[in-house]
Amino acid sequence: MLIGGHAVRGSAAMIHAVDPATGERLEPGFPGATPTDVGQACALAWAAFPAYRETGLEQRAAFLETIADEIVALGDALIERAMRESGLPRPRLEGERGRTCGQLRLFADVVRAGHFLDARIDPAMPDRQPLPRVDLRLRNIAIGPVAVFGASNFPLAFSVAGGDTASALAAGCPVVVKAHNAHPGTSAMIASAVRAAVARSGMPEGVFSMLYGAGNEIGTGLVADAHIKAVGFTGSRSGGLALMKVAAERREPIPVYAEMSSINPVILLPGALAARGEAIGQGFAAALQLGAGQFCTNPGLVLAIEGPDVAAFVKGATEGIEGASPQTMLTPGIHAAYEQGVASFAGHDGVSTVARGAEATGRYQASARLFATDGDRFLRDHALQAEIFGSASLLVRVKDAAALANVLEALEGQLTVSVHMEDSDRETVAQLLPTMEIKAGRLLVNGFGTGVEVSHAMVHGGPYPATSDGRTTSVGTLAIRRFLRPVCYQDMPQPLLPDALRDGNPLHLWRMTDGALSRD
Ligand SMILES: NC(=O)C1=CN([C@@H]2O[C@H](COP(=O)(O)OP(=O)(O)OC[C@H]3O[C@@H](n4cnc5c(N)ncnc54)[C@H](OP(=O)(O)O)[C@@H]3O)[C@@H](O)[C@H]2O)C=CC1
Ligand SMILES: O=C(O)CCC(=O)C(=O)O
Repeated sequence: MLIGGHAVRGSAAMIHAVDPATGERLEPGFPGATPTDVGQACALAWAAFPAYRETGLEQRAAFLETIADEIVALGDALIERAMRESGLPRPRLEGERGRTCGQLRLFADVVRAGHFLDARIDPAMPDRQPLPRVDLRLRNIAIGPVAVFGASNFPLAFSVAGGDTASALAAGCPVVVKAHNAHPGTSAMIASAVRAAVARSGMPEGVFSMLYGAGNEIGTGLVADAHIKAVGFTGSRSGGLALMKVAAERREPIPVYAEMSSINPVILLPGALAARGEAIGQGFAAALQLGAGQFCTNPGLVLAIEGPDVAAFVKGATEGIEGASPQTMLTPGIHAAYEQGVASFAGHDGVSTVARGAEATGRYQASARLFATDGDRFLRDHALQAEIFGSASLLVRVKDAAALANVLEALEGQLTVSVHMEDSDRETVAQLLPTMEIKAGRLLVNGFGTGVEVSHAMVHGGPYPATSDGRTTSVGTLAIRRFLRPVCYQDMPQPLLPDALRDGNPLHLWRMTDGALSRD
């Protein structure tokens, strides 16, 4: 583990990764943290907070870039270990390393630009009638130390130095990570890279810690610790809800940004089905099986208006599913949950199995499934909205556009909604669009939600249960907002103001002065 600048051997139960391709228990084991370790890491984070949140923009940006450099310097050993711990193939993990470093560097640019400070100045108007106006200046400050839960399905990009950590550090928040038990060795390597970057950049040691813990005690203790001021989480709905409860019951409740479950509806409209139904089916099958379906953006629900061309979609999807090999899932637990989910759909009255991938041969391998039902049945049974984490999807045939709108209306919150359309479908899309906006954080045309771009306009969020707070995103530069809070300075003398708000604009920021943006 890493507690501040110190590599520490835990003294609680040992955690071993399992190679899901072979079932082999991987050495070394990583002993878990005790509640005392949690307290120490959080206290160090709190001690680092005053200095870290006021680091210069250039210094903080360089720190984020140094973390990326140190991760690259880990070399191939990182990829080898992550492959063994996750069962994910090399190209996927090399891509994920690129994304992890890319998002650290993107947040460095965000820090340098300084827009996240949202500096605003309403100058005093002493002669205003009937009352004078005071001088008001606003900037965002960091919220405080953040607890980050590494996700199992992205051992690099959503884990120890993933998007939550990058955005929290960019905001000026120290981070304490609860490593995911599925990839403790990968986590140790990344933590060592962050530790080296902390030392090289001269940051306070408590700016970053990482703890192991099996069972719920360490995660719960971390969220309950009074020094922690926000939480970033990607995982199951039950895990996210449990942590939200802990956070809400604290003496000082704190925000939990949990990304939990989404089935990402894909709407197939008649014009698109007539023009290219089979190709859409093929594209769908590829998206469904990407990464063994272990993406929260996986297309778990397909809504199609009944008609002769739905068969073309089914043909393309079936070929794509039946022609694919089974894939190894991330952990024995995730594999078991998938098998249980598909068994429950397969045995469900009124649900048929349309396509099934080749039989699995490996212990933790899974084969894809496409199930089908009708709109009335789907509306009657809420259980059919449950996420099956993996390559399983449910095709819901509805009789017309009105029935389609009813099904959409009945859905829970989502990360994405995709619509496949031609010009002839435009009227239907216009009618569905307001509901799509209410239901999801990202609306796609003629695409699938997998493969999230890390950029300025990305929203990887959505109403509950997609996330615990649909006002924000966990991917893209807007993610920094989760860890900021505005402070207004009224009639504060110039020497006491932060540089971001001083007259003369010493940081050369874009600032809003009396409602107008300028760098004056
Ligand atoms: N929508 C999505 O993006 C994802 C969904 N999932 C879903 O989650 C299932 C399990 O996968 P997994 O990744 O392990 O996700 P979990 O939600 O089970 O675990 C994620 C992290 O949260 C911790 N945690 C979970 N529950 C609690 C709790 N009650 N109190 C304190 N800490 C808790 C875990 O620690 P510990 O293990 O030590 O308890 C782990 O570190 C999958 O089968 C899938 O259904 C998974 C990944 C992504
Ligand atoms: O597809 C992506 O890039 C992100 C998906 C994600 O956030 C997840 O699966 O947890």
